Amino acid sequence: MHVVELTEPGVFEHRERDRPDPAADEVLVEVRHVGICGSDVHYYEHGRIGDYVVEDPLILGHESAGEVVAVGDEVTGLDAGDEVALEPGIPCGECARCRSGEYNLCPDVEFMATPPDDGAFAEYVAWDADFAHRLPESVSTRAGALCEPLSVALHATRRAEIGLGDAVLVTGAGPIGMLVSEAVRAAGAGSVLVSDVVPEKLERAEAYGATATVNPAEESLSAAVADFTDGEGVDAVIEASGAPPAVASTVDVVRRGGTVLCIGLSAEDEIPIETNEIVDKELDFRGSFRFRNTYADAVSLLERGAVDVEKIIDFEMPMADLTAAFERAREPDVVKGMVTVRE
Ligand SMILES: NC(=O)c1ccc[n+]([C@@H]2O[C@H](COP(=O)([O-])OP(=O)(O)OC[C@H]3O[C@@H](n4cnc5c(N)ncnc54)[C@H](O)[C@@H]3O)[C@@H](O)[C@H]2O)c1
Ligand SMILES: C[C@@H](O)[C@H](N)C(=O)O
Repeated sequence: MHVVELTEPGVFEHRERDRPDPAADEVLVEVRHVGICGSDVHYYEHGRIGDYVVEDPLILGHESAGEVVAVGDEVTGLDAGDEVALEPGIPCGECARCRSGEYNLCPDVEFMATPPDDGAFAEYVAWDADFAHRLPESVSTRAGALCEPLSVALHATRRAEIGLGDAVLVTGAGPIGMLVSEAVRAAGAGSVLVSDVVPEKLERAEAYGATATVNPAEESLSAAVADFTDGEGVDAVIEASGAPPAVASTVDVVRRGGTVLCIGLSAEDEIPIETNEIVDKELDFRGSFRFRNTYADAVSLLERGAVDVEKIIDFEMPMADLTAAFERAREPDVVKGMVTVRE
């Protein structure tokens, strides 16, 4: 089968590998669509993310969906011809976190496109059937691939305990922030203020249903939030930029008794935060890592039209042009690039 390997920073090589045979509990999936994530671009540019270093040729891509073409002997509930979204992390199933149900926190998870585990820029992937989620006819494999970033957004929305009518600030209008805005509205948020420092992203956020937007490089975030909430502060801030000034400002702009939920990962190891504000305002200050038990709900939201993920896609290119696709994905106003492995 045809695959694309990252062999060194900035270099993709198109190669042939043996088509995998599905194990008894696996399905063999002919890949259709793979979204390009910021972490894929980071590996492409730098060959590493923190301690995860690309030492051997690595297949990138972890936002994927395709068609089942074969099933292992023990697989029930999926058949050849079914279209599926692939949940990219396979946890060990044995550790304390897995047994508690918090399988996204499994220290031994094998996550697609995270060295040394290959991803989905390949004609075929053999994948644990429990992590292959069937797509109904009305949900395309293009949208199915985006169940992955949507899952990040759904998990964060749950962790933030967004309630009916809540006023929410989402910092960062990249794909994650855009999908968080969708997810919190689906959860019943009353109003969503989105911040970003790139004007084109704010225009997209507005078109995408943000109640209001603010560019903190041009105006005061605190003043904008005060305006937005009659001086009260937002019920929740969902931080989806990883930008130190945005992270630091979260505790200022949330209301007393509110929630700060951090998704963004920063290039900085340390970001100064006024911790007295966390105490004095009695804040819930939380992180959100990947996702658990979100795919079925992501698929259901897509099927019901409660969220729309395809509108964040800026361009679609074939896997044959993967280098060009990644170069385009690096442009600052691009939100999401989609790669077609097979139509
Ligand atoms: N916790 C998780 O499981 C998880 C999963 C996926 C992504 N992430 C992280 O979440 C963040 C968002 O992911 P993404 O793919 O949307 O990234 P992205 O880089 O595409 O988007 C980040 C956005 O933040 C904006 N930004 C920069 N400075 C800002 C500021 N001061 N205020 C407001 N916005 C600002 C950027 O212009 C950009 O539009 C990244 O840090 C990523 O590493 C975390
Ligand atoms: C969750 C996923 O999208 C993220 N890029 C990660 O590797 O953790």
